[in-house]
Amino acid sequence: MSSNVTPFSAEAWRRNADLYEAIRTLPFNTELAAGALRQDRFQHYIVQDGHYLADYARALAIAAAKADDANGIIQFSKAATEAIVVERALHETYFARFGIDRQAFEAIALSPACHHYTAFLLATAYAQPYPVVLAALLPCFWVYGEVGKDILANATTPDNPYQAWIDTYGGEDFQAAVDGAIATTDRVAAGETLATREAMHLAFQRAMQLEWMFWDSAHRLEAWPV
Ligand SMILES: Cc1ncc(C[n+]2csc(CCO)c2C)c(N)n1
Repeated sequence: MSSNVTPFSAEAWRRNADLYEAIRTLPFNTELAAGALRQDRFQHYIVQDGHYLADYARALAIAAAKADDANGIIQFSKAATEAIVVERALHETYFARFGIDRQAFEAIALSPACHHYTAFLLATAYAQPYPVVLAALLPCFWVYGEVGKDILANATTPDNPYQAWIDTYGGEDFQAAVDGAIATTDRVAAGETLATREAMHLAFQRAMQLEWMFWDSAHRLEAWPV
């Protein structure tokens, strides 16, 4: 069934090539690569990312529960664990550096963009079928894999204060998780109807737009207007 159909991921990336380019060239990412990103902007990002990772882990656990085979259960429950491990590592490195303890972190509200992204992911995970859940989760892996590789290639500044972040997402371990998420999404999509594949494309695009908004919001130090 899958042999005569373009893989979902190839089609999704093609449809969103301009959006990816807009993400890759965001001031947040170019400044991060140059080691020139203002600390308050990175701090805003990393605190929001701590909140994001906790909810993303929940969405992954729901994907694990909805998986159509045992490999999927293992793949997404492992990824849920990994998201929490990364969240805790952030606390030990960057939060410690910025003097933010767990209580202070918990007291900082989700920004509008972070709230929008996590609410979208959780609503999709709870309410939508497995293929659409996978499509909503995929940009988180894939965009970070691509941006991570791009930043690693351009991060030539010695003593970049954000090197630990760059190494996490630019590394080969992370790329293996990206490849696995793409492979499962493509396998599942190949057995679906055109209508479901279009629902997957909508979810994929929305998540990708929210990735752009997440970085942009950190650069603007976004807060609630009221
Ligand atoms: C806004 C935002 N989007 C994506 C990631 C990357 N990411 C977070 S959890 C996970 C999978 C398991 O570790 C991946 C790839 C991030 N950190 N923050």
